[in-house]
Amino acid sequence: MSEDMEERPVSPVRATEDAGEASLRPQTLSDFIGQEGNRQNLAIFIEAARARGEALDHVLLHGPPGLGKTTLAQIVARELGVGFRATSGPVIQKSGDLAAILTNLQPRDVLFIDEIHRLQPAIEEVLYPAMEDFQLDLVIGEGPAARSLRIDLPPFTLVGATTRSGLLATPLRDRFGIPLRLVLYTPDELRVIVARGARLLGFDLTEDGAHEIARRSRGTPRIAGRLLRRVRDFSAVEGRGQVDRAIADAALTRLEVDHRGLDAMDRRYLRRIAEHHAGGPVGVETLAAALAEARDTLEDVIEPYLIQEGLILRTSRGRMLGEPGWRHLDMVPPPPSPEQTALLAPDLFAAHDRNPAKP
Ligand SMILES: Nc1ncnc2c1ncn2[C@@H]1O[C@H](COP(=O)(O)OP(=O)(O)OP(=O)(O)O)[C@@H](O)[C@H]1O
Ligand SMILES: [Mg+2]
Repeated sequence: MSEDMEERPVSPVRATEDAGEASLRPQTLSDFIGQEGNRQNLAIFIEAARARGEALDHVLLHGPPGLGKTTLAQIVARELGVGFRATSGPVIQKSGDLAAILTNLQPRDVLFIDEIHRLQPAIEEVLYPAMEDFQLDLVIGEGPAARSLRIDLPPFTLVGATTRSGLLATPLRDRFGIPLRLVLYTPDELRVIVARGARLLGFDLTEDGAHEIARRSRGTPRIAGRLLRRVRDFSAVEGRGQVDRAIADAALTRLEVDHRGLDAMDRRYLRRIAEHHAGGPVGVETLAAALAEARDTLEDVIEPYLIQEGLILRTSRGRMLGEPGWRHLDMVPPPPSPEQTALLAPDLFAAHDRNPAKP
């Protein structure tokens, strides 16, 4: 990912300036705002596991960066009243590394593996029997002298997190009894999160000030927390006491975050489709090359919010600019081509949604 991507105030990816976000992290399920269905399901499963005195079933958290995967993993351990051990896919280099972690767990502990889609295949193999039967199969020595050794593990809960569940091997994905998909937050949920953050940071933010920050946070609590801190700094420098909508707006405008939470990069992306492809469709690879960004960055970081807001549409033939996208650019769309008309026909869309495998 390029450096300026990380410096965007509206990037959902964790940046150095987010060091302070841990202090805003909700500690319990009841403090955790949003993701209502997931939260209710988790509460029930946790309660049941506690009552039986058993380890909770393995949990897979997937969704875009900054939506609370790590936060939820920690909350699960806390609510279960068990230990929390964290590692990540790329960190585990050898099967021995994983064996050392697994054999050190206490019964019912939570083992959190972040970026689980980046585990090496050989390590995944070790994980399968560990998840399924709480057993570790180790091969000791090499060649004809090699022996295999089976070790019993304490029952534990694996919580895996990934931004890309599509990249997980099916056998791995199937071993999670509780798969939870995190979705972008609504402006109302973010407003509550922002207001709570302001209280924790001890600064006076009006209701409409919180609303202004919320609707410019791209559905992402991490961005909301970051914008909140920037607004606080701005108001401190300006010597303002209470922060209202006007002050929040001035601070965010200075950061070049527009009224919808889009920044220069997003607008460049939208304008590219408008000006070079007459609104699309255009393949994501083509866009990535033109904008000098990795395809993954477009798909994980830029597009989720633009798609949710209808600014762009993901069709079988590539990205298209949606009507709100044209409006956001203050541009009038050209008359649609036959291809565009066909792609936008509602019945085709419905068929495509029901059976995404078919073009
Ligand atoms: N539901 C929520 N309520 C309040 N704050 C939240 C919520 N979810 C996340 N946050 C805040 O957003 C920050 C980022 O969340 P978190 O680190 O859990 O995201 P993540 O999904 O693990 O991101 P990544 O994919 O980058 O690892 C947290 O430190 C916390 O301050
Ligand atoms: Mg995380």
